[in-house]
Amino acid sequence: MTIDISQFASTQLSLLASELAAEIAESSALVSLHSPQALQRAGVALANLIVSAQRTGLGGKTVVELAPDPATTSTSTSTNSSGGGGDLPEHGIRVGDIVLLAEQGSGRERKREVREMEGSGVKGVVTRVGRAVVAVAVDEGGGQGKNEDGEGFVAMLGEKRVWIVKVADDVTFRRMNATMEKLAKMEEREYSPFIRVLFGLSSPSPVPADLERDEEAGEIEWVDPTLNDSQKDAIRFALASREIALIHGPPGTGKTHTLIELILQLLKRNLRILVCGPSNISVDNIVERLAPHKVPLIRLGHPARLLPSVLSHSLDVLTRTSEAGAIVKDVRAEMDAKQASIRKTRSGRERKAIYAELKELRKEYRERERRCVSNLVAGSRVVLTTLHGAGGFQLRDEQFDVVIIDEASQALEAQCWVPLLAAKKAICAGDHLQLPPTIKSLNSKNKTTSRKSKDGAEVKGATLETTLFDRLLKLHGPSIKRMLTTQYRMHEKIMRFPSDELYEGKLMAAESVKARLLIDLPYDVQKTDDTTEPLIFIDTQGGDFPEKNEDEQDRGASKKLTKSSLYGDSKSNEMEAALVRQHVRSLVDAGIRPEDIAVVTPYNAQLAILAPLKEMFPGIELGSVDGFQGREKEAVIVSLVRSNPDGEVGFLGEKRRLNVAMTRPKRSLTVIGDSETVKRGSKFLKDWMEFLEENAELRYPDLAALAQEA
Ligand SMILES: Nc1ncnc2c1ncn2[C@@H]1O[C@H](COP(=O)(O)OP(=O)(O)OP(=O)(O)O)[C@@H](O)[C@H]1O
Repeated sequence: MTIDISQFASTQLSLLASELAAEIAESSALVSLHSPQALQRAGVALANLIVSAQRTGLGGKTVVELAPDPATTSTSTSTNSSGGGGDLPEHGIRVGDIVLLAEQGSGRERKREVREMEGSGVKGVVTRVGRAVVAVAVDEGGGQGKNEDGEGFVAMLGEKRVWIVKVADDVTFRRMNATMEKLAKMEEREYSPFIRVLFGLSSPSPVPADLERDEEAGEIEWVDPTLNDSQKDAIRFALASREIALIHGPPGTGKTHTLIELILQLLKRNLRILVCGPSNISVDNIVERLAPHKVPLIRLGHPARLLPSVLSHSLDVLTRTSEAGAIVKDVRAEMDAKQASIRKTRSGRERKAIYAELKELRKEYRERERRCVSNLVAGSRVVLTTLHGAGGFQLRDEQFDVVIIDEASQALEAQCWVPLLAAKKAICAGDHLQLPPTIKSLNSKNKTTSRKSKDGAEVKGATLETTLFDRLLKLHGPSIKRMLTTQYRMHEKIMRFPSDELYEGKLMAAESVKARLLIDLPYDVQKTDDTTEPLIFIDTQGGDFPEKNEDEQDRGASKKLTKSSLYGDSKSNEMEAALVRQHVRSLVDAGIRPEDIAVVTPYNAQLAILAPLKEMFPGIELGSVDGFQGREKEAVIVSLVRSNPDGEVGFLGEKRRLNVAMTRPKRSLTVIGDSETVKRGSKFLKDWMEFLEENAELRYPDLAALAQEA
C-alpha cells in the first residue's frame, strides 16, 4: 500500500485549515458571547487590569506586569498589599499560556471591541502568575494587525484598562502548514529512503530476528542494567532499525525510562539526535531525566514555558550566560547605556541621533545573537524541543541522524513532520490505545463523512485523528514495533481488564507494585474496606441517579448557548457527585492524604459540580480523563456520569478514553456508574461492567446516607 505523498500533504493542509478555523471559531464564540467576568470564571481570561510595570525579560523580551485596576477593586474585600489594586481574583491563567492582551472598554462597547480585539491586541506568553500581578512577555514584532511592534503597543496602552484572554496557538499551525507545503512540493527524486518508507514507497530494511544473539546488536553495555527484558528488546530494536521503529508503551511501562537509555546508547554511537514531544512538559520530562547524565544537550523553547529545573539548558538562557553569549551581552550593555542617555538629553537632535545608533545596535544584537545561537545548536549532540519548536529558525539548516518523538500517539501527524523532515531515521514512542490529540473540527456529525481535499477530490476517511503512529502500524504492521510489557504502576487487579482487553493480555505487573494496597502506604493508614481492596465498583443502577444536561442547568450566560457554552453540551450527575464526596471522605477518614487521591471524569460539567471538594479536602486533584492522561495517583475515583433510560453513553463509548481513566491509579480504583446504562454503550463497556461485577468489590449506594451527603 503506497501513499501519494503530495496528495497526502494537500489533504493534511485542508484538514488543518478546517481545524484552525474550528479552533478560532470556538474561541471567538466564547469571547464574544460571554462577559470578561464569565470568561474569567471559566479560567480563560483576566479582566480589569492595568499595566503596572514593564521590563526586559529573558531573551531580551519585553515583559509587562499587569495588576488589578484600582478603580475596579474598590468593592473588593481583598487587602491591598502591593500598593496597586489589590489581589487578582480567582482565575485560571497559568504560566506558559498564550494570551492576547488588549484594551478593555465599558460593557456596551465590549462586543464591538471583542470583534476587533484580534486586530488590535498583542500576543504574549504568561511568564509569572502572582497573587497580585501577572506578567506577560509580549511578542517582539508580533503585534497583531495594525500594531507591528509589541513593545510599541504596550507603550501606547499607558494607564488604560486592559484584559488578557487565552488564545489558540496559531504558531503550531503555521509550522505544520509550512512543513506540509514543503512536502507537497517535493519532487519524487528528492524523497529520502526514510521518507519513502514512511509512505510505503519502500519497505523498512529488515532487522535481524534474534537481536539478543546478533553480533552487532547483541553487544550492548547498558547504562542502566536494571532495565527489564521488554525495555532492552525495544532499545536493541530501535538501535538496529534503519528507518523507523515504534516503541509501544502501555500505561506505566517505563517509556520515558527506556527513551533515556536509548538516547544514551545513540550518543555512544556518535549520532546526533533531535528529541521532540507534542507538549513542553513531555520534552521537559526527558530533559530533567537526561541532564544528570551530563550529556551536551540544549533545550529550545520560550523560557516561560519551560520547567524551572530545565532553564539552565534552555537556549535563551545559554545565549545570555555561556561564553559564547558574552559577546551578545556586550551589545546589550551598550544598548542599555544608550537607552539611559536618551532620558538625560534634552536636545531633539541628539535624541534622534541616539535612536539611530540604537537601531544599528539592535541590528547588531540580533545578528550576534543569531550567530551565538547557531554555534550553540551546532555544538550540541542532543537537541530537545516541542514538535512545532523544531520548525523555528534555530534548526533551519540542521540535520539529525535520529529524530525521537515521545508521545507520538498524542500528536497530529503534520506536527510530527516538522522535525521528521530533518531526519534520516525516526523512533516514535507512544500508545495508540490511549487518547489521540484533541481535534476540534471533528464532531459527532462529520466523524464518518469523507472530506474534500484542496482540489475537490474526496479523500475517503482522511482525518486528523489518524496519528503517524496509527498510520505506520497499519502501513507496515506490527513488525516495526516493540511493546513494553512490565508495568510499574498498578495493582495487578487494576491492570487485569485493560491488559486483557487492549494489550493482548501481555501486561505484567512488576513485583514491587502487583500487590500494593492503600494500607501499605508509607504513612499511617487504617485498615478499612476501602484501604484493603484495590478495585471497587459502586453501581448506581436503578434510575435514581439520573444524569443532567449542562444546558438544563442554570448557568447564567451559558444557559441558552449549547454550542458555545463554556462547558459544551456536557453532562453532570449530582447524586454521583455525592457518592464521590462520600467515598473521598471515607478514604480521608481512614488516613489517606488528599494529595494521594484524584477524581477523574469524562465530563467538564461534572468537574464543575465536584469543584467544592477542593476546599473540603485541600490537596485532592480533580481532572477530566483527557487532562489526566500521563498522570497517576495512589487512589483514583472515576465518575462515569451517564445514567439515562436510552443507554446513551456519548463519548464514554471511546475505549481509549476509558483505558486512560482506568489506568491512572496505583493502589485503588473506584468506579462509580450506572451499569445498566453503561452496559448498553458498546461491547467494550459491556465487558468492562461484567468484569467489574465479577472481580470488583461491588457496592450499592446507601440512599439514606446519601440524602444527607447531598
Ligand atoms: N526497569 C525498571 N525497573 C524498575 N522501575 C522501572 C523500570 N522502568 C521503569 N520503571 C519505573 O516505572 C515508572 C514509570 O516509568 P516512566 O516514567 O518512564 O513511565 P512512562 O511509561 O513514561 O509513563 P507513562 O505511563 O506516563 O507513559 C517510574 O517510576 C520508573 O522509575
